[in-house]
Amino acid sequence: MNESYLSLGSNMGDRLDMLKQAVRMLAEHPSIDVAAISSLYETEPVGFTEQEPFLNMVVHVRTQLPALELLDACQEVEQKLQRKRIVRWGPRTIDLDILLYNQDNMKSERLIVPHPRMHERAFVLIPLSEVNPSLATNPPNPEGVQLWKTYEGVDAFL
Ligand SMILES: Nc1nc2nc(S)n(CCO)c2c(=O)[nH]1
Repeated sequence: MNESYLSLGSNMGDRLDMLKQAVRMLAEHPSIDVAAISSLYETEPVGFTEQEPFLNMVVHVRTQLPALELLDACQEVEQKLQRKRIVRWGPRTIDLDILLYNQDNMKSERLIVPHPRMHERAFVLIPLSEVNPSLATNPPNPEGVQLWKTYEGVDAFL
């Protein structure tokens, strides 16, 4: 069984519903078990800053899928939720990034794990440390990440 941590974000449309639908699709995948979710955080956009705030969360999954097939599943969720990548760093209905896959280090055209920008992103590090305290670090610019809502487990969220 493989352990992976995914970062989910949305800043277009009904952000909460987008995140719920994405987690539901992951949980319904026959080879993915959603083991835990973080709280949801309202976060200031980084990178392309002239856009709406995001709702972000981190999901801990257990999966039999190899990393690239987990990536396929994440990209399928993005497509099903009509991810509109208008501007590369701009607004999106939903974004799923693989942060960690076991303790693996991999670099390919399609996937770099650990995620190359995760250590500079408080919107990733703060929810990640919630679902795995052993991964806690001092995130840069934590002021841009505000706790929005905490759910008592995956079922309470879905
Ligand atoms: N706060 C925040 N800023 C972001 N900039 C980009 S790009 N993204 C998409 C994730 O790569 C985000 C995000 O999810 N949250």
